[in-house]
Amino acid sequence: MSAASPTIRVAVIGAGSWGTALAALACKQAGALLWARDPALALAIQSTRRNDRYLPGIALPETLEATSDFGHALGHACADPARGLIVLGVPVAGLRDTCRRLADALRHLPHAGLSVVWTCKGFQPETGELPHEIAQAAFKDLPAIGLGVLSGPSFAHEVARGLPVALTIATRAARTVQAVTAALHGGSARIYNSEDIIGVEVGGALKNIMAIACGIADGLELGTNARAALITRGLAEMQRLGVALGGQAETFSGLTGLGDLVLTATGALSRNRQVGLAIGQGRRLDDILAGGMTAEGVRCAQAARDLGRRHGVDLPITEVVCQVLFEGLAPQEAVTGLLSRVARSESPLAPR
Ligand SMILES: NC(=O)C1=CN([C@@H]2O[C@H](COP(=O)(O)OP(=O)(O)OC[C@H]3O[C@@H](n4cnc5c(N)ncnc54)[C@H](O)[C@@H]3O)[C@@H](O)[C@H]2O)C=CC1
Ligand SMILES: O=C(CO)COP(=O)(O)O
Repeated sequence: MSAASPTIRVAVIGAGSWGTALAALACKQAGALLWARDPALALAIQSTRRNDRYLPGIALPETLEATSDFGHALGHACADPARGLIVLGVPVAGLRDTCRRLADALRHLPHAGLSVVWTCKGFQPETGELPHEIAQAAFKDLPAIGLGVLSGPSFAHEVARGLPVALTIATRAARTVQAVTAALHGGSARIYNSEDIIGVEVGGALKNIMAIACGIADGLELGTNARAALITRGLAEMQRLGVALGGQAETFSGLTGLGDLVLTATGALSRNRQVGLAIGQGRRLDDILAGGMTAEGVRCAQAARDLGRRHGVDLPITEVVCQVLFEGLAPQEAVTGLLSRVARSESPLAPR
């Protein structure tokens, strides 16, 4: 597929760290407009080409445009909707409202052939819904719009600095693969595609919980053997739940499974790992999150545990992460509990 298409028109909704980084990536080969809900932030990005609130110290491309006018951002993508791409850079907590607002506005704009992709990683805490269930419900009467999830191992700070990255777009819509590839593939980014939306989303959600577990182990200074064991058995857990929910086992060996798990469980930039590290070092969860840090693994761990129970899937690491985060289990006791479980087959899909 051709790497660059100067006519792709990208609107990124949400000027947090990931939305801003993706807009910076897109504007190298597409027309990209970044929407911030805070007018002061939009103005600052537009005038300084920096987003010091979310990506301090990083110079953004001169061609990046920002606005706080929602209609203006959508109009940018819908001016030629068959070449339009809307990227949602909001967390799971904001996905339903954002999708509904978007769908309401798009009904009144030309949108045939438009693509909308979300980038959040997690489950909806109260319902256990995956992001695609939320998006599909919001766009159910707009079938001319292609929907997909963009995921993979990608720290926003590295992407915004132009460092190499590989991502996966999972969708059933060929035009959405084309739009995302035309907007992002080439230069520093490689875009792969997949049809396994469920597998991609479950990988993105569960790897955050595993990163918290690895952070806890590293905070307790349990060593690199323990970290390797947690990553490997964490991957088995991700695959078990993913397959039970309808995903494909092989997806978990890819970028959005193993790739993102390794990055997040070991990379110093991971906020989920940082939460785990701080817990392992004896800090309280409320204090760690007091600054408003986005750590999706904390927000969705209980929903993941509930889903596992509902589907009869054994999720021992998720279980102890919930107990440590929300039920006062001491991290050291959690480790003892994990180690004292009965011996079992290593196969990820073996029955309990
Ligand atoms: N930062 C990263 O390296 C990456 C993050 N992600 C995912 O992207 C999503 C967003 O994360 P970040 O950009 O890192 O978070 P962030 O905390 O840097 O920014 C969040 C953005 O969403 C907006 N927002 C928050 N709650 C909202 C709501 N209820 N309604 C509308 N907008 C809302 C905020 O104003 C802000 O612009 C998360 O699900 C995260 O897992 C995915 C890949 C990489
Ligand atoms: O999803 C991410 C990397 O792919 C970002 O991880 P954190 O949310 O833990 O920072």
